[in-house]
Amino acid sequence: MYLGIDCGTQGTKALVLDADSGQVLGAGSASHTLQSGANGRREQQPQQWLEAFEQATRQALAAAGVSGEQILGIGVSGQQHGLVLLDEQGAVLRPAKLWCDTESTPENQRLLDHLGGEAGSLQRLGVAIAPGYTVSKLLWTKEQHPDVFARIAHILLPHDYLNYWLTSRACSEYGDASGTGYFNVRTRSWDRELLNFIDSSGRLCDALPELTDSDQPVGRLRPQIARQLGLNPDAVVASGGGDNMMGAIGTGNIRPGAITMSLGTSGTLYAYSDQPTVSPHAQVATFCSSSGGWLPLICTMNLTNATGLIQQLLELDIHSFGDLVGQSPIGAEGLLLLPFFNGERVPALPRSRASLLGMDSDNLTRANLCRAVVEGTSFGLRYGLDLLRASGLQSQTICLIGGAAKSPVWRQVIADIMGTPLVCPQHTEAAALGAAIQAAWCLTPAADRQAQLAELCERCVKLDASTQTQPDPARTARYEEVYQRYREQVSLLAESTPRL
Ligand SMILES: Nc1ncnc2c1ncn2[C@@H]1O[C@H](COP(=O)(O)OP(=O)(O)O)[C@@H](O)[C@H]1O
Ligand SMILES: O=C(CO)[C@@H](O)[C@H](O)COP(=O)(O)O
Repeated sequence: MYLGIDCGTQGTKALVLDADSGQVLGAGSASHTLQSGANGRREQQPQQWLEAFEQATRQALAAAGVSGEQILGIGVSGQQHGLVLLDEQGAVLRPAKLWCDTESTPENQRLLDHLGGEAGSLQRLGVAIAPGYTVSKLLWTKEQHPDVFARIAHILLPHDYLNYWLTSRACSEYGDASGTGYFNVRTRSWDRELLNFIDSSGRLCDALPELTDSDQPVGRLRPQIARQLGLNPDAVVASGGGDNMMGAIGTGNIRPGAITMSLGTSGTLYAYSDQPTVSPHAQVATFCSSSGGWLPLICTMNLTNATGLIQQLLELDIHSFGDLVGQSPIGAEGLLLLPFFNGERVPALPRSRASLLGMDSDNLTRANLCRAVVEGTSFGLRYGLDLLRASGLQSQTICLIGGAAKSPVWRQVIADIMGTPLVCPQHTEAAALGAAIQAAWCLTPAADRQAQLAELCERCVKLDASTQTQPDPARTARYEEVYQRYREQVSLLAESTPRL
């Protein structure tokens, strides 16, 4: 039995996998809260992730009817890019700034200028550093919290921190490290010079975690944590990884030809590549995968966080929200919602805010508002799909995961806007599943590592035929007109937003 954990933005998900039969035996979850500021601040207390980890794990074990003693391995997936700072004693120094934080956008721009703009960054790191990446948060901390900066002993990503809590070992694997902005995705090594540019004393380099391969264990559970969580003290903790890298494993996206799309707090879209072929489009992030290759990826910052805002405003539960979306026609009778509530990474509008266009005295209805936010957020993913395809990554179908993949109405909107058939896996919490699969992989005896992972994915990743959704050509054509309107508005916003 293997335990897979995914520490996402809105919550932690846990599941118990029987890797012999490929069955998920039980699952659990616990929510997180977000600390937000109008200046773009998005932070979370790492302590809350630990509490959610424990709660979700206990639920998953109880639902599976499995004793914690039976768990042989644990894999941890986590939201990418977040900055967790620890002191010498391993205590958290301040709340973690998250992937969706745009407060440090000016610092990102300064670092990008230092690298020679997007082209310079692509050439040097293989990725163009973008708002939300970890590196700008370090510069921000240095300038806004010099007292905290002076005490930094460990710089970790969210899933690295959870692994540290579980094992006492500070290390990082290539997939999640790719999103830091101080990691070279071609050579799979830290860019120490960039950290020394932020602080020339070398302290930041000393605080870097050790790099490890994705199929390697981090260590065994600390006895105290094993007791606290009711888990087998001999259980091995796998390297884990970023939630998108674990989602790739959890959808079997470990060889070229597949595209996974995630409808979580963020919207993401990614495809495995066996070469570090860096896209000329700066918004395509050629991160390393956690399965030995690379994972060119697009991320939009506004997805279910944006739909959640409208849902809350109209005081709807998730199902009534979906019903209302279904009652409004394509194009929401002229309402267009640009969902950039906290700026956006793709399209690159980090300083924008959301807007609602085309209101008249007839079309401002609850149903149209619900559809407009679903369409607006989905257009961001269409924008990303076009970029991914322009980078040579093709696929005839999309594997859809994440919380909102459970919604039939959203599935149809996505299939129609993308003009592509889609299907969900049986476990749409694919990042947690991928983490459990990775834990099983890490414990298989050394042999052909890629073949072993492929075998595990074949056994554990199953598609749910009932979710298969075909695009309708007439609807796709109608969406195309609305999408072009979205594109025009995005261009206007890009022109009108002042450079930092
Ligand atoms: N049945 C459902 N229909 C539509 N949306 C759903 C459903 N269940 C969950 N969601 C959406 O999924 C979101 C959480 O997605 P999730 O992938 O767990 O996010 P994260 O990993 O970023 O925390 C919820 O906020 C909700 O908007
Ligand atoms: O920033 C990115 C990817 O670059 C996000 O995809 C985060 O990894 C957060 O993921 P979710 O909480 O939406 O799963």
